[in-house]
Amino acid sequence: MTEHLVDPHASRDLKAFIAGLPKAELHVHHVGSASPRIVSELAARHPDSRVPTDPAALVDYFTFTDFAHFIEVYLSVVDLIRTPEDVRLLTYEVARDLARQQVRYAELTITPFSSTRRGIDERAFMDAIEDARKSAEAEFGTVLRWCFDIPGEAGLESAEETVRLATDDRLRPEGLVSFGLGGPEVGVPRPQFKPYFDRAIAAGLHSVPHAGETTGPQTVWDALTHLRAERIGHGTSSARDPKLLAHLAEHRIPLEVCPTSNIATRAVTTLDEHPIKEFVQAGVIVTINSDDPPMFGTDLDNEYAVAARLLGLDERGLADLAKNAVDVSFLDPAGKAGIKGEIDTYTAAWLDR
Ligand SMILES: O=C(O)c1cccc(C(=O)CC[C@H]2O[C@@H](n3cnc4c(=O)[nH]cnc43)[C@H](O)[C@@H]2O)c1
Ligand SMILES: [Zn+2]
Repeated sequence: MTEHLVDPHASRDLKAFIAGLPKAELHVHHVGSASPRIVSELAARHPDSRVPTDPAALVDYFTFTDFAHFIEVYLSVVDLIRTPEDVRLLTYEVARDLARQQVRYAELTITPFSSTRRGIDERAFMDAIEDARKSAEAEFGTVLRWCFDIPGEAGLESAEETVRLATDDRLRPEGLVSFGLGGPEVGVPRPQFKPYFDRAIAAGLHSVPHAGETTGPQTVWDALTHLRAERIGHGTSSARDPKLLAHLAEHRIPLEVCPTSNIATRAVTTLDEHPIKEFVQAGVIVTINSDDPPMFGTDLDNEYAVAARLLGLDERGLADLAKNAVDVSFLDPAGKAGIKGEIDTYTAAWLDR
């Protein structure tokens, strides 16, 4: 985890505005959101793990040389999640951290294959995440929904298991709204997953694969044409293809932008080189997300501060970004109207203070 990448350029006022701004987060991973406290607590339970038990030592442990190294570290944290209680604790604590940032709604990406293949019973896994989701909504007021994603590098076996868990009415959790594809993109072509996305979409789930994070624009095209993506995770390389940018803008297909993630995994070299401004200038809808916040030394508030700097946004611009995420989420219309009303009320009061 690189030192908290707090954007030093954001003004104190804007940071204060962001801290109180009601938000929605659409691209944030379950295990990747485990706080240093949770990770160190779980590592202490499993001395055989190579994950440090000292939160301070995690800073170096969460510093990545490249995307493959990030996945290697990510999986070492996955290995710490060994019981349904671990799953419940993690999920509830992630919701607490989201609520602290005024996140009213989040679509949390979960990789059930990675847990069931490590021996967690599938029914117990579903019960654990649903129990945490209902507790978090009751106690924090934060509404969680699930995205189940295929860890693509694990191949078609993982795709079959993931779509079975997502579409079997005896197992499918009430909070499940979307179906994704994560993990390394290099050597994992998207078209092979078409049959599994077809089954998920037929079951009423929304398609939101990662694409264009560590590979070129063709991966984004493939996600659109073969996987019928409604949103694209990252889509960073889209900036290299003007026709793709125009297509995303024309068909109002949002990019789930995770600026600090792209720096931490070396997908983008520096924040000033991040293509988010090109996306906005091309008319593409962007949402701001933290991806794996503790691993990347960031949080959603910091990602909004980064976006404010890169896009030159004031309070109204930040409020519009927050409303973008609500608009393109899979929350029900009444829920969307409620959060957008909160955003407008908060912003008006802030500007009138
Ligand atoms: O669980 C396994 O057995 C397994 C075997 C082979 C490969 C994998 C994975 O690649 C798991 C990747 C895991 O990473 C999640 N994730 C979190 N952040 C990102 C990101 O920015 N880009 C791509 N993937 C990401 C993803 O949801 C997967 O669960 C697992
Ligand atoms: Zn991601």
